[in-house]
Amino acid sequence: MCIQHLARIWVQQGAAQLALESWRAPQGGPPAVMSSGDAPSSAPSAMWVVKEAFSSTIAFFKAERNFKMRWLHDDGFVGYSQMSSEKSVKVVRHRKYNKNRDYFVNMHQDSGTPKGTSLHRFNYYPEPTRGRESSTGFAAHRDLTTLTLLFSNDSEGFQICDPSGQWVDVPFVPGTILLLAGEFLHFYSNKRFIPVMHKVVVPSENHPGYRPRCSLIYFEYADDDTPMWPPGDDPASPDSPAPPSVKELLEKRLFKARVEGAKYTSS
Ligand SMILES: O=C(O)CCC(=O)C(=O)O
Ligand SMILES: [Fe+2]
Repeated sequence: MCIQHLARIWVQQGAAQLALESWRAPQGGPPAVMSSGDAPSSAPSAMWVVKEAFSSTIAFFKAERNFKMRWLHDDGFVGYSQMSSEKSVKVVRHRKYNKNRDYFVNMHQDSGTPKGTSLHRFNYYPEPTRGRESSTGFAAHRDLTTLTLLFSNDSEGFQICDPSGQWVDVPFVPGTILLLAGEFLHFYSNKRFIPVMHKVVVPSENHPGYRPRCSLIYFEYADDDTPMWPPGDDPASPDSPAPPSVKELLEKRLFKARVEGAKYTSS
């Protein structure tokens, strides 16, 4: 069975809505890709506004206990709530560890702390494509994460590759967050969850209703030293040496993206 896991969370009220409002504020365009973590400048800048939005989002996940979830492909994955505070990645049932629920949670101890790699990113795709139908805004990839939470404004362009290999648009639905399964989840769920291949297409300026895309993304990674897959489960070869750690593989991907001059940073 090949199901790519993409879910949508319906946000009720709270800071996440605030974040959605805040990120409409920047004018003139922050860099196309940025990460949080810099010190704020003396005057509030567009970047600072965006970072405020990130904080609001994190606060939301720490505080909110009642957001609704509905899975587009429902096979019983309970999901994720209060993610940084209680590190509650519930459910993942690896065949070797299914008797110990804490096993998976324990691999996310650094999440939400300065030591952790989990990060927010604000992506902004300001320029419409001129003279062509559309162009690539973010190249096709899968996230290395456990889970990725994707907020966006009311814009088109986010696409996932369905199991038959067709790219399909994921429509914007107000007040929702998309939840994507990442590669780490794939390996540690005994390959039950298929990481979603996704990309962003920037439509042409003539596209009806064109609006520049802004997305606010939370990438939840397992702790840096965690093996990317359970030792002995190497996807390429069962005989290969120890799996890379989450950090090693992430750095390798980032390096590759830079070397290739790709328009994206691998997540
Ligand atoms: O900006 C988006 O909507 C998606 C970007 C993305 O897939 C990523 O940053 O990993
Ligand atoms: Fe991504």
